[in-house]
Amino acid sequence: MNELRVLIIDDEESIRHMLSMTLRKEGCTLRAVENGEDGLKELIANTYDVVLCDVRMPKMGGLELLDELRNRQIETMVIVMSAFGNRELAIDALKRGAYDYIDKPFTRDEIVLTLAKASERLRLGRENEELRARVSNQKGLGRLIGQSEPMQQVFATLKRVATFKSTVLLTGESGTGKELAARAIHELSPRSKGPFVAINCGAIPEALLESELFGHVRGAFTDASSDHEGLFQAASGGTLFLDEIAELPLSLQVKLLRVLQEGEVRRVGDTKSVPVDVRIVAASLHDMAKRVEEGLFREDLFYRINVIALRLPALRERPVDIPLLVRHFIEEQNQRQGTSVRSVDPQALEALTRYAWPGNVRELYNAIERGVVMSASEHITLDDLPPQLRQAQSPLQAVLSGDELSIKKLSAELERILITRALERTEGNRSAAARLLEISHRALLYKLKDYAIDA
Ligand SMILES: Nc1ncnc2c1ncn2[C@@H]1O[C@H](COP(=O)(O)OP(=O)(O)OP(=O)(O)O)[C@@H](O)[C@H]1O
Repeated sequence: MNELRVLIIDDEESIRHMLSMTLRKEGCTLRAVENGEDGLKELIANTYDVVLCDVRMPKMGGLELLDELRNRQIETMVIVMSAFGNRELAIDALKRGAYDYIDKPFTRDEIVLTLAKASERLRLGRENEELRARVSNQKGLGRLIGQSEPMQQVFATLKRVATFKSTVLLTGESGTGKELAARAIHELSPRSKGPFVAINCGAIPEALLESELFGHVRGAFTDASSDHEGLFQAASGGTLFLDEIAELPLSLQVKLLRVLQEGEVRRVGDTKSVPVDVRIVAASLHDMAKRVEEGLFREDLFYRINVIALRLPALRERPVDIPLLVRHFIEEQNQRQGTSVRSVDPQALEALTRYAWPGNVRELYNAIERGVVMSASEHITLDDLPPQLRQAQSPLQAVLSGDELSIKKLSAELERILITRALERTEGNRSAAARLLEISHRALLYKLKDYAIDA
C-alpha cells in the first residue's frame, strides 16, 4: 500500500481524521475534503488511485459524484462508505461504477484490509496493462506472440486477409498456433461480433460428422429424435474453423465443396437447402498438395480452400521468440496459480533455446507450467523443467562433463551456436553476421547449408 494515492471525501471531521491517521501510517499519500463537489474538483485536478467516499454529504453526495466521474470518464477506484445495513444504497453505488463498499462504522483493521485489496487489484491491473502494451507492441497479434521475422510476416498476412471473406488454409506442425491464428482472423474481421465455431474434423467419427457439420431433421436416422442445427448454421454471420481438414472423409468432401460453392446447406434428411453466410478458415498438419496427389483429398476442394495459404513456422525455426514466450507464459502462470516466479536461470534458458520443441509452443507452454509449479525459488532452474529438456545436453556440455572427446563434433557445435547467435543479433542479416563472425559472406553461406540453419 506504500505510496497509494488516496482521496477521502466525508463531511464528518472525526472520520476524516481517523482515516487520515490510519492510512498515513500505512504509507499512503492523502488528501481529505468535506463534500462531493470539492472531491470532484480534486479528482479533475489530480490523479488518485483510490477514493474513499461517504454517501450522504451536503453539496454533492457519493452517488452523484460517481455519475459525474463516469460522465467525465475519470477513472479511479471508488470505495463507498455507507451506513450499516443500507445494502440497497451500496448496490446502487456498485452499479454506478464504485469498486467496493464498506459499512460504517468500521474498524481501523477493516479499512486497511479493504485498501490492501484495492491496492492488489490495482497492481494486477497495471501488470495486465503492461503485458497488453508489450504484446501489442509489435510482439503479437491477438493471443499469438512472436517478434521473430517469420512471425511478423504471419501477423502481417493475418491482418491483411482478415478483412476479406476468402477461405484461408493454415498449415503447420501441431502446437504452432493454427487455432489462435484462426481466432485472430475472426477477431480482426468485420464478422468479429458473430460466432467463432471450431470443429476438429479428425476427432469426430465419420457417421456423426455429417450431421455435426450440416445438421439433421428429426427422423433422418434412428437416433435423430429431434431437429438438429449443424455447425455451419451455428457459425452463420461468423467464422467456422475446420481443424484437421485433411481428415475429412472423401464422402463429406463432396458435400463441403457444394456448400462452399453454393453458399447453402442442406441438413441430413431435409429436402430443401438454407443459405448460410460463413467464412471458412481451415487448418492441416499435413502437406495438402501431397494428400491430393495420394488421392486422399479432392483436388477441386483443395483449390477452393487453398485460396490463401499461410504456414505457421515451427518453434525451432524461430528461437528468438523463445525468451519472449517464456516471459509471457511465466506471467500468465503467476496470475493463474498465484505464484511469483520472475524468470528462468541462464542454464535453463540455454536448454529451452536449444531444445528442438517437437510439440512447438504448446510443449513450451506445458514446460513453463511445470517449471513454475516445481520451482522452489523466484527462478526456474534446469531441474524444474521436464526431463526431455535436461537430457538435451549439448556436445559442449558433454565435453565439459568429460563424456565427449571428438574435436570435430565440438568445433561443429561451437560454430553452430556462434552462427545462430550472430544471426539473432543481426536479425537475420547475413552480411552483418559474417562480419561479427569474422568469416567471409560466402563461407557463412556454406556453413548455413552444412548446419541446416535457416537464416
Ligand atoms: N505464437 C503463440 N503465442 C502464444 N501462445 C501460443 C502461440 N502458439 C501456440 N500457443 C500456445 O499453444 C497452444 C496450442 O496452440 P493452437 O491450438 O493454436 O495450435 P495448433 O497449431 O492449432 O495445434 P494442433 O494442430 O495440435 O491443434 C495454445 O493454447 C497456446 O497456449
